[in-house]
Amino acid sequence: MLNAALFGLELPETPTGFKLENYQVDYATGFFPQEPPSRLSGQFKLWEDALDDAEGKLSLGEDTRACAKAKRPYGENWRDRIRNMPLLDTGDLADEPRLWQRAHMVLAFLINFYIHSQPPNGSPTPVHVPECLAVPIVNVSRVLGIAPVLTFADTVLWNAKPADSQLPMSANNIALAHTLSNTNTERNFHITSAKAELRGVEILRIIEDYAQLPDYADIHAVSRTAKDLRRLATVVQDLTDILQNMKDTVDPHCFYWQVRGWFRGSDCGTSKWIYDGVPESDTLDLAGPSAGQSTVMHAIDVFLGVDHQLHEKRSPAPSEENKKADRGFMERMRRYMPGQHHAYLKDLAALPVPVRSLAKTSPLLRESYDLAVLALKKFRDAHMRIVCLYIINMAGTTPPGTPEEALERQGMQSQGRAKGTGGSHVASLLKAGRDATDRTLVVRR
Ligand code: HEM
Repeated sequence: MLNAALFGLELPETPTGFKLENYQVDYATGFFPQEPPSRLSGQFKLWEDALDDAEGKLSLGEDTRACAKAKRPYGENWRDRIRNMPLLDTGDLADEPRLWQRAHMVLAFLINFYIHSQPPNGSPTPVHVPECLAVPIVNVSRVLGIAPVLTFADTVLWNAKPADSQLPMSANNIALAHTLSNTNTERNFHITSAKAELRGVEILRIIEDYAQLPDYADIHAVSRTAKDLRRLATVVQDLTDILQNMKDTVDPHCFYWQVRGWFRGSDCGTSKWIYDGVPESDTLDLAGPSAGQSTVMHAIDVFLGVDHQLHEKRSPAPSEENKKADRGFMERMRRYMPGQHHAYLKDLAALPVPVRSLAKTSPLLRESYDLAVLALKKFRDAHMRIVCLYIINMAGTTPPGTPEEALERQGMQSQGRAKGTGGSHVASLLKAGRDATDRTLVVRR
């Protein structure tokens, strides 16, 4: 028997409460609901109808191709219809989490359709989200504990469903209910995230098993943890493969010019968003969706003890660029997760014996722990290459359409839509995350 003294650690009691089911997390589907949220009915069908009338029929406002411009009059009518919709009382939604999730998703899609189908007018004046969308999404978001804007939960967790409804959702059986751009590139982009999310469920189970260990320092527990850390490394390697394989189905040029514009939040364009009818709407969290909001990805970081905020003294010391990067990004992204999932991360961070502390003192764990950290660092290296391919490189390409159409679009791009569309901000953020992961290793090579 090993005991705490061998580790040089004071080991507190193991918690009993850290179970996935306490956080609305399913053992098979993870952060996906067991069943996809069902369509809203009654008076809320109005929102569903508006969504049906938007998909595939509206064009991205900044798209200057003739085929996109031909859709603009329809877009004007659609937005006019939205402005004239009644303000519905979300208190009338039945007390059923799936309906609230569906309401959030439908409203968030409507908001992005409403904002981004408007041709940019080149002025930095704020854009207004009508009260009939703004007020209900804020109310629904308060119940769900999530930001009142399109999030990873809307585009992936509540949007994915089994392609064959007779079979459970799996890597080979995923379809999407909704897209903004109506392109296969967008579908496959979200399906890639959904596949990673599903593969990540095994990691959630590994973490739960660790949290449930009756005695972290017992020899059997240590050898089990070592084995599980190796398993975790393999799953993270699979996530990297899923990420890299997206090159086969997600077209970079289409992604950059036809898809990404639909996702922008209030932090990216030239104009801030105002939520009409919502007091102090400038204090709301209104960034665009990102896989940086995936609770699975955060769970890996928290479990392994990656220090994104540079709170701890680790080697090698952070570079000047690391220090200047947005250290609060990952923490902020948690506000874009459903409240229960956010709570899961908070409790995970409070486990009495972080696996990194054990690995530092136990030669039995060190190698397998570092293997898991290295796998995560490789994931972040691969992710940086993906971002280079899909954003940084594409920023220098010619927009789609005839030379005249492309020129018109390029003119718009140069009017200051650059933040979040590539360049140094994103690169230094991702590099800082990769370097923080590297600093998590317990043995410096
Ligand atoms: C075309 C594919 C992708 C692009 C262009 C892309 C782009 C980005 C960008 C620009 C960020 C920086 C912050 C932000 O703006 O949200 C980010 C963050 C992040 N992305 Fe992606 N992403 C892609 C696919 C994925 C996939 C499939 C995953 C997960 C399997 C993923 C996981 C993450 C994570 C975890 C972060 C937070 C930062 C970090 O942990 O390093 N991304 N992504």
